[in-house]
Amino acid sequence: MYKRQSDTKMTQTGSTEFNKTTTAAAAAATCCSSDVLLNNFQLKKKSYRVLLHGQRLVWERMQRQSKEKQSRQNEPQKRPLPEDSVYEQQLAGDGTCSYGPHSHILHLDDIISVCSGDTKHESRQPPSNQNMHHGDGDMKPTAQFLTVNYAERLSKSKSDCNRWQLRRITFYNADAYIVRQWHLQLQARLKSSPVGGQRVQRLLVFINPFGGRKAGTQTYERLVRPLFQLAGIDVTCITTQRANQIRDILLTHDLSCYDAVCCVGGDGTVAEVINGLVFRRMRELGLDEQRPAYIPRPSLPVAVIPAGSTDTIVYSMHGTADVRTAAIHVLLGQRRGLDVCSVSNKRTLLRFCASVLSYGYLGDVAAESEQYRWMGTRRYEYSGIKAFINNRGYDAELQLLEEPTEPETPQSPVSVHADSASVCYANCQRCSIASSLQEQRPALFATDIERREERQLHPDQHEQLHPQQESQINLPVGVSVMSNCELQLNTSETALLRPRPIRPVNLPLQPGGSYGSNLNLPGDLQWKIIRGNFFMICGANITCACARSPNGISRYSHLGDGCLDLILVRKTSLLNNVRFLLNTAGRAGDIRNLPFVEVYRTRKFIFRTLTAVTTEENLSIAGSRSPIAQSGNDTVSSEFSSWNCDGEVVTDLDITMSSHCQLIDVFMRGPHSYSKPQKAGVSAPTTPASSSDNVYCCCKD
Ligand SMILES: Nc1ncnc2c1ncn2[C@@H]1O[C@H](COP(=O)(O)OP(=O)(O)OP(=O)(O)O)[C@@H](O)[C@H]1O
Repeated sequence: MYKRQSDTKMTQTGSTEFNKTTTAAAAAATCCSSDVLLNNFQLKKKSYRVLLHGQRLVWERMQRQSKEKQSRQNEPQKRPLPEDSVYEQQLAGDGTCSYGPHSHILHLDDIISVCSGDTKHESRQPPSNQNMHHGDGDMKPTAQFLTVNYAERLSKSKSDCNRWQLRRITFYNADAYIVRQWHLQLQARLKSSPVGGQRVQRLLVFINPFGGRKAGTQTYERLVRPLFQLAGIDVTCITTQRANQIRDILLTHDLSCYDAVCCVGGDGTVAEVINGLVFRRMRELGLDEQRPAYIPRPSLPVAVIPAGSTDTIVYSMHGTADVRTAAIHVLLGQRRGLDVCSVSNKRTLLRFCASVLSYGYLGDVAAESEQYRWMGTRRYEYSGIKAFINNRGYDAELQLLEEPTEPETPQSPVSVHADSASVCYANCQRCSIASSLQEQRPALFATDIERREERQLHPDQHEQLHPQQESQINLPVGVSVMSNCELQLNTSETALLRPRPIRPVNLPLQPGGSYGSNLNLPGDLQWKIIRGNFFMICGANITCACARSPNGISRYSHLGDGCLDLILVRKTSLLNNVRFLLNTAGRAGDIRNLPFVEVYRTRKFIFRTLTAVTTEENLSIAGSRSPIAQSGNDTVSSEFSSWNCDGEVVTDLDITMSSHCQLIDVFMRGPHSYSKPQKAGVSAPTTPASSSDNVYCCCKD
């Protein structure tokens, strides 16, 4: 029990404390019904007034009376706020709260942990090392120091605005009861906040000691483990002994005691985790792994710590491959759904792809570079040059259903649609709409169209559907959702869920080498058939950005909108190939401006080699039947390339790639766009793009 509450002000929103500036009703509407805690603390031997208000921790320097007068005379605009109203909220016209002009504001979503101690040093120890006697029960508290560990995003420049760093601030108060009260309040609010409830407590970590510069273990021990300790996460760590071991463990072991699975490695390691979790879920549900009726969502979220050669998945998620940033996002606990693509041949599902599936140039690089792994990251440069010079173009046919783009309307702002050119940032509106629809729609909804297509293609192989499923499938998508869930979909939403027509079984093929043909179908949707000779073909699930290509090969791909970008690079001249590579490497270039590059947004595409088109029997030259294909290039003929799937080699030549909207939850907020730091004297939150400052759409050009 608390013996004293001296100097502490616990008020209800709308009480006299705040009625000076706001009406009770307005305050309740704006600030929820949360308690307010207000005390004086010392920070680096200076007096500060500290306020815990809803989901915000605010502190501001207290100024002495004499200085106050002085500054009032000299700089009237820097007038200190009067006693007791320093942090009084001022209700802005738009309903948001603002604080004093020199306040430091920290959102609880950005707090990693709170610790108290008898000394400053003790209060900075991870929770497990702390002596608990000063915080619990009825014992007399002794701790006078309170340390708040939090994350802050650095916004240095356009190219460096996504790194996060760990910061801490230690408050001192001579009254240990006040310190205890603050400690308990902060912990309670952290736990009760929506993001706080998602924070990881028990984590299964896989370390790939083989990827990248073979520094996975050191990276984890030096940079990641101390952060996990600070957040009090209980970690079980497994260092892999061989390729595909992660997948095997995830498929067979009991995972009920973990909140999340974390991998320390490159894209191949992330892909192993995703494949392991999705195939595990399919087994749990008794689905046919070769031809599943639908693709289920795994229950465990995935954390990714980069320790590979390119780390495009992590870079696309956070806008940087900084290890600490990735670890901090795990601690903060905020999750977003990440699209995952299934890759199958005509007979079976092969594997899942999280970043890019690429044929031609990048496929050759993947196949070639495996032999030179001893070179480290240099192997990509060496194999890249070799594959570039040897590339004579590959004949192929692609079939796809292009996602429609809409004209701008009041209901569908340009940022959602007309916009094959919107960038996916934190709080992305396009992905949010896809996410909310994903949550509301029936489980079978995600795959009904695919099943319909499959049944057209293979009527004999397809099993009978339940009548209820049939009715869902036969209805147009928007109508089905409205009638089942009583949703009112606006134009933006219906466009994301637009029904797609069935792929015709016997497509009338155009003479070889044509640049593309459309099959007329009802409505504004058309199956497109494209044939040609290609330098490279890419199905990009995400931007595929990395340190060498900061915008990625597919700059406008979204992390969770259920679509993929099909990039076709025609074989032209060597010079044009160089132009293409330079465009992908720089920040300024846009490959879509190149006349020999075509980009299509779709949910699915089908690839065949032209040889396979003429010889249907020869559809799979070297099929990979196992869920995760073995590395190694079995394709002997230079007429064909291989597929590069998340850095691993797949050798099948009849490939279908389908996107599954937000199939996996990952710890991320998404990259941020650069905004110039505000001028001195203007109050700005320490973490401007905190999850809860969800006040703007980041879908910008
Ligand atoms: N102990 C191990 N020994 C050998 N191979 C391993 C081991 N653990 C994992 N692997 C395999 O190593 C391969 C490469 O790993 P990873 O993709 O993480 O690194 P990378 O290729 O250097 O990085 P990136 O894919 O980002 O370029 C993966 O296919 C993975 O299955």
